[in-house]
This record gives sequence, structure tokens and C-alpha cells, in this order.
Amino acid sequence: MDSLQSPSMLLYLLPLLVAFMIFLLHSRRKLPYPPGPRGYPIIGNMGIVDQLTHRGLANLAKKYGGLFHLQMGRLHVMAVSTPEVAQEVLQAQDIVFSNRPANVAITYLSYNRADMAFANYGPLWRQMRKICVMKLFSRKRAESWASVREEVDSIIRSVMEKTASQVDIGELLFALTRNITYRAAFGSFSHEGQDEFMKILQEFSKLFGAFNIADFFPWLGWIHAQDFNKRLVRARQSLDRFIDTIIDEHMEKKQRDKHDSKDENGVEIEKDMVDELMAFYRQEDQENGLYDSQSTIKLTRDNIKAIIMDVMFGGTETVASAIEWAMAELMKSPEDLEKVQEELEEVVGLNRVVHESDLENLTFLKCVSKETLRLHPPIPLLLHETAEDSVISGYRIPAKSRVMINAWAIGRDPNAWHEPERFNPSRFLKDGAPDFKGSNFEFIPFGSGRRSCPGMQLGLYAFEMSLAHLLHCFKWELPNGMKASELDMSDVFGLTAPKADRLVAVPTYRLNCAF
Ligand code: HEM
Repeated sequence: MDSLQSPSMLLYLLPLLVAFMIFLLHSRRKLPYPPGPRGYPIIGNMGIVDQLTHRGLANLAKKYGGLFHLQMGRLHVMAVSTPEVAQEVLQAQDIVFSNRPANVAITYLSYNRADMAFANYGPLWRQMRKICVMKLFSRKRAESWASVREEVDSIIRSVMEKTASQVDIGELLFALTRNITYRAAFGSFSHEGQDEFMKILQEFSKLFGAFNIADFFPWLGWIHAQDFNKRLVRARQSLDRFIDTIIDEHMEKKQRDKHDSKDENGVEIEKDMVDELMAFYRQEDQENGLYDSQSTIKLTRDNIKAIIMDVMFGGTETVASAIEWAMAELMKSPEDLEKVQEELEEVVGLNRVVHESDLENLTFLKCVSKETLRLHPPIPLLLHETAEDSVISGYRIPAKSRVMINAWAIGRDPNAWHEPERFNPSRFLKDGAPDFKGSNFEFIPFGSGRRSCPGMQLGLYAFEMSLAHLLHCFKWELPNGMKASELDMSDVFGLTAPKADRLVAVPTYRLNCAF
């Protein structure tokens, strides 16, 4: 013991230690990248850039395995397509894999990643996530849940006016979830300004997904930089104008109602998400850091704007496409449709509408929602980035690699699921069936671990409540004698993967009571 502590012994050991470290570094550097298609010099695999979709990557995985590598210009892209590799990335080594990749458009439009969804893992992200989970999406925030209930009632009323005629269910559901998130965010019952806001969102969505050569070859950015950058600036200016006005109105309201939590009629003043976020607002010119002198978190205007965008993007298309897919799968599978409607008749009865407390007793409806999320995860590719070099299954994953976790392919993995392509909600009735809470890596529609969906409870509530109402209140038939087998089930790829053709069906009211 004494000899080990003596300085001369340390002198002998030091060169050995250094040699060992060099050997380790060297051997790590020599590890191969995961397998993948052979690329060309400089451009790598840019020739198959159109394959970076859930279906394209799933096809490549059949040839190259559950973890494969693509070189896209300067970018290393790693595609994950099996539950085992997903577990390694989202659980075993999640700290390394919890950053988000952001292209030029995302960085600019998220106010330099001032939001939660595109912020890298770190103190800013952690604080924003805490605010969102506790103040915006929590079950305790009754206003978010109330906006779901009231907007669902409102679409049921609008379907009642169209009984026996064709209803564009897809359109209806996208309007529903837009109304829910818009109201939860801005608290406007009149939906005033909503059309303008939706146009801004559509432009954002196009710009997020637009191909930009600068993302792969920064030195070629000048090629379409001018027009593209002008579009980016215009889009952000429109959002600035829109949300700045809303923030100013909220500040005035806050000033007015400083001492009152009730209005002149004694009714509790409802708080929207902007109100909640304004409680953390700081004037940029007064503060520079994330924390003030009392170490409480403070948000800038940019943080507030970017978080509102997260809510609108995270909560609108995801929920709408889940409900539309559930309705489409049920129309295609009449026995399951009958089963879920029988359950509604038994649990709720035809003399009243569904209440929130019924949901926990609607076991088969919950199986339908899980089976829909397995086959059609609304966000099919989870996009992560590595914070540092790492190794998976003996392969080298360099820092700043873009990691695409294919939740769509994993939900259809034949080694994890029996008859994976078949819509079969009953599979979730079995004891020990996987759940989406994040520890069954064959079923990750909400992701898992640090970057998993913070809006899961709210999203599920909106999904199940809408589905239960649509199925309880109406019988549904395909239009013009269309057969179930003729229903087109293709999807389109973007930030989400909604049904390519909108679902159209004909409702007949089925309750014995007025709605
Ligand atoms: C059926 C509904 C929904 C599904 C399937 C869903 C799914 C997901 C998935 C897969 C992720 C990414 C996980 C990862 O990268 O590992 C995510 C992230 C996120 N979701 Fe959801 N989501 C839904 C509803 C919602 C709702 C209603 C909101 C908000 C109102 C929301 C807000 C967010 C946000 C802000 C993030 C980014 C979190 C972060 O990066 O830390 N989501 N969601």
C-alpha cells in the first residue's frame, strides 16, 4: 500500500497509464460505423435523401439491420429500427442521445432554439420542461381539459347537423384539435385571429420540412439562400406581429386584474397558457440570464413565442391524425367497430353522453387507441442527436450524429409483434401486453425517457374523448356503398404521418336522448 503511494511508483505507472489511454482512444477511433449503403465521395448517400422517411428507412433496415448508418454530406445519420437498439439509445445511453438536431430553418424559426422541443438537453430545456409539465399540460390545469370537452361537444353538434350526409372526418378533426390548442394557448372563445395564425403555422411547417442544401453542405448555402432566407424572415415576422399583440394584451389584462382572480360577476377568471407563461416573463433589457437574483426561472418573449409554437405543433396534428386513423381502421374492421360500440352501449348506455369518468371503464376503446398508435404513431420518426462520441453494439457513433428512431418500424417489428401488419385491438387485452408509458421499447408512440412527450396525458385525453363521442353518438358508414376493403390507408410523411386521403363517412345519430 505504502509503495503504491510513493511518488517514484507513480512515476513508473504514469507512462503505462498514458499508453493505455492512447490505446483506448485509438481503438475507439478505429471502430467501424454501423453498416449502411455505400456512398460516393463528398456527397455520401445524398442520392437516397428521399429515403429519409419512416417507410424508406424501414425498407433499408431490412437490408442493413436495426442500426444502420448513412452519410448525408457532412452529416452522419443513424437509423434505429428495433426495440433493442431503441432501448440502448433512449434508456441505457439516453444522456448522450438526448439532444435535438436542428436545421437552418428550425433554428431560425424557434428563435434560436428558445423553445423546449428543439432546445438541446441542458438546464434551459430542463427548466422549460418543468414549466410546461407543471403549468401547461398537467392534469391539475383544468382549463386545458375543459377546452377539450367543450370543443368536442361543439364538433358533435356540427356533425348532428350533417347526419345522413357525407362528413369529411379528417377535416373535422383537424379543425377540432386546432380549436382545442388555440383556445388552450390563447383563451379566445371566439377563435378570433385563428385563421391568420393557422396560415403562419402552415408556412412554418413547410419551411421546417423544406430541403435546404445548407443543412448538408454549409458551404453551398448560398445556392438558394436568398429566397429561402427571405421566406424565413417573413414567416418569423408574421409570428412576431401576431404573438406580440397577444402578449401585450395579456400584459394589460394582468395589470388590470392585478388584485382580482374573479371578474365583475364573481366568476373565476380563466387562465390560458399565455397567462401561465407570463408569470415567468422578464423584460429582456433587465435580465440576461435564465435565472433572476432569486434563482427563479424567467422567460423571454422569444421563449414564450417558441413554447406556444411547440404546443401548437405538438398538440394539433398528432392528436387529429391519431383520431382519424382510429376511425379509418375501425371503418375497415367492422367487427371491431361493432365491439367498441357494444362496449359503449354497455358502459355508458344510449340514454346519455360519455363522461370523463367513463373512459377508464372503456377497456376495448383503450385497446383501439393503443392499436392505432402502434400502427400509425403520429410522429413516426423520433429525431435525436448525440452530444458526444459513443459506441453501440460495437459500432462507432460520432458526436453530433443525427439519430432517427423509427417508431413506425418498431411498432411493426415481426420479432416483437404477432401478425404486425394486422389491426387487432384485442392483442392489448392480453395480460402483460405492452404499454406506451415508455418501458416497452417495442411500443414507443410517445417516445421514452428524457425527451418523451410531455403532452401525453392531454393528448390521450383529447384522443379518447373525441373517439368515444364520435362512436357513441353516431353510427358510421362509408359513402356511396364503398366497401371497407376499398378504403385507402396510405399516409404522407412530414413532421407527422397523417392519412393521405381524408376519411369521409356518413353518420346516423344513435342516442335515445338529445345531445
Ligand atoms: C396522440 C398525441 C401525441 C403523440 C402520439 C405525441 C408524440 C410525441 C413524440 C413521439 C415526441 C418526441 C419524443 C422523442 O423525441 O423521443 C413528442 C414530443 C413532444 N410533444 Fe407530443 N405527442 C402527442 C401530443 C402532444 C400534445 C397534446 C402536446 C402539447 C399540448 C405535445 C407536446 C410535445 C412537446 C412540446 C414535445 C417535445 C418534448 C421535448 O423535446 O422535450 N404532444 N410527442
